[in-house]
Amino acid sequence: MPGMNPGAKYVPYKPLDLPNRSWPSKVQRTSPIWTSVDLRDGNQALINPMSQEQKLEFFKKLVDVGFQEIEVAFPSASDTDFGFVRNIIEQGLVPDDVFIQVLTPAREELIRRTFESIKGAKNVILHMYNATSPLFRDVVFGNSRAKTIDLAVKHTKIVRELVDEYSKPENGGTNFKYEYSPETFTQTEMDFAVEICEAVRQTWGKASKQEPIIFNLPATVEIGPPNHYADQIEWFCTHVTKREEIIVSLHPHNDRGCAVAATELGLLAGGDRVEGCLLGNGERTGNVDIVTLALNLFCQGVRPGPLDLSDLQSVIDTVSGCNDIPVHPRHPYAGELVFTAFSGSHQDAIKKGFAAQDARKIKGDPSWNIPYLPIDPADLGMTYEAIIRVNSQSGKGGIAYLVAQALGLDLPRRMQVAFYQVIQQVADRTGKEMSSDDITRAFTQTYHVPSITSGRNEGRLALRQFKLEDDVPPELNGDDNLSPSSSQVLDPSYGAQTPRYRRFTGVVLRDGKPHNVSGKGNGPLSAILDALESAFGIRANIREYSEHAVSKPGTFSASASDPNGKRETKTRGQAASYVELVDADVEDGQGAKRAPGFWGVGIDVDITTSGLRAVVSAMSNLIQPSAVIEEATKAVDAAAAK
Ligand SMILES: CC(=O)SCCNC(=O)CCNC(=O)[C@H](O)C(C)(C)COP(=O)(O)OP(=O)(O)OC[C@H]1O[C@@H](n2cnc3c(N)ncnc32)[C@H](O)[C@@H]1OP(=O)(O)O
Ligand SMILES: CC(C)C(=O)C(=O)O
Ligand SMILES: [Mg+2]
Repeated sequence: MPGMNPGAKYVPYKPLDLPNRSWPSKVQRTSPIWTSVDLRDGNQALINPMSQEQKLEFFKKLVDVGFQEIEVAFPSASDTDFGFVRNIIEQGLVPDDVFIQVLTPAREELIRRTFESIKGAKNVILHMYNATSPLFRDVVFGNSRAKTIDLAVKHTKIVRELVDEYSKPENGGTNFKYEYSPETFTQTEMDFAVEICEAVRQTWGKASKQEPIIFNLPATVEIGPPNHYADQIEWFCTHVTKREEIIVSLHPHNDRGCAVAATELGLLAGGDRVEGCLLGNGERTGNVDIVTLALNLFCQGVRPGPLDLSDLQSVIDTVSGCNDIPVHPRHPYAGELVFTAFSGSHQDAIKKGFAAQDARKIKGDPSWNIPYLPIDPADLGMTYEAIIRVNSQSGKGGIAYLVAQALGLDLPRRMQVAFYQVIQQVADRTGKEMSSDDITRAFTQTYHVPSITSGRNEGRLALRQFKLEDDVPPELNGDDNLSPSSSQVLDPSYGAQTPRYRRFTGVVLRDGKPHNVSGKGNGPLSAILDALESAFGIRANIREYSEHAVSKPGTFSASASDPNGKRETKTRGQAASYVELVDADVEDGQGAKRAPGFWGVGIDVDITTSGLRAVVSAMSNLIQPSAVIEEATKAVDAAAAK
């Protein structure tokens, strides 16, 4: 390439002079007629064309999806294609409201064979083509313009006669439409394209508003930008006579990667109908992708006619299975990754978008407006699970979203940051993408939460039994037994001004060994902190505390031992408490520098118990910070090995 002059080799497309083109200011608000050519144009482009069984499976899916026009074969090409057409007719597999379409070249023996294939069908589109561009006239056929018209006219006459014959009740009474394609339309002089279509229409003779003739205008090879195709379509539509007796059909290929755009602009320019393939299979770079076109319309609020893509995965499975061609992970709408956000800022925006959407829904506004997601995956039968995936590019928002989805826990903002750091380190160590399950597992391990799905790491400390009793304030009984640390703690779970004290007694396991502990405080949390300090010599302060009702009942398993004799049922409402502890000695010695915090989570049907569990969970991490990442990584690795 370097040094080469492409201008000396490649001839650019010739722009049309269309000074008052109207398509650029139009907006598509209706659905075109959709025609699947998967079983013909798609099939002829496969390394191994489909077997009859595969064609049948594909045909059934096209019917399920709602196509009312299906080009089923090039019947004169092979026994497989011929036999397939016979089979679906004889087995009664073509619904009454579906037209099967069959393609034939303008060659008499092939036309006759094509008619034989459709005998007895209810509705048929007979589709004939011949190439019209100068290159094909000169090189392939050695025909002048006039001879090219003669070819089309002569064979349209044959089609006409055979249509009349096969329409007779004694011959099956088939209901026909005629479609003519000036193949290589986009490389054809526009005046000639109109001229040959006019000649075909005249020969056909029967076109009317009620029974229009179909002129299919293919970009057999995409040789120009989409605006050029639109200009050609508009030129054709405004120069052909009796436009109302014609269905203008678009048949774009994707050589320049612009087939979808070309079709969309071609529709603005006057197209009524689109021929294409599901997911864009077809000759070379493919036919235009009808899934993309239909869903582009759908998410502009336009129903794509009869097409129903609400089970997109089944469409993907059939198409990729029968064609033996995988769908690219980034294929519009259908790719495995197209609803997935890995990057932190995207995840954060999506999470906020869902929260705003929930708020809108409550007010009765169902509109979809989520950052980075132009369509609701649920409308395509997809779940939200894959939307947020976590790798080294991910941020706290996405991770918190996954925890909320999986466990119904709404982590406090600063805890999101702390857990994000855990996940980042685990992701670095394992070197892989963290699935939603991995994150749930890492979460329950790190914060010692007994989840039904991912089990529990009990932590270095575990609460076994406890009793909380009211105690008389010290100024009334002279009890100065409260330790300075716990009396300094503002117990957030208990009103600071409450004129009483709590006494906590219980059994706490440390590394599996039971210890009887007791302590006092101005609330349950400060009382247990006092007890832990007395028993193990660790002074800790609470920096942050919050709680909420768990929004996913049945997510957490019963605690190892219920201190108050209440066994949790799986579906009872549970409360989640979050505590951030700081080592009081470190905090005292830090001066202005902020001491590191250690988070813990407690879940219980009883809010006080969930707070106590959260303290024990945080304390477990505080007493051995180095174990936190190690254990989370081990849990993720162990699950991967299973
Ligand atoms: C753009 C498209 O997708 S068009 C559809 C293309 N699809 C296919 O070709 C798949 C099925 N085709 C086939 O199985 C075969 O090509 C057949 C059965 C149709 C014909 O096979 P053959 O008779 O062996 O001819 P072959 O395939 O070589 O076709 C070339 C001949 O057909 C002529 N021809 C090609 N297209 C057309 C046409 N639309 N109308 C009339 N004649 C045509 C060529 O000029 C050439 O004629 P020549 O032999 O006198 O030079
Ligand atoms: C047969 C015609 C319509 C065709 O497939 C094309 O030109 O691409
Ligand atoms: Mg084609």
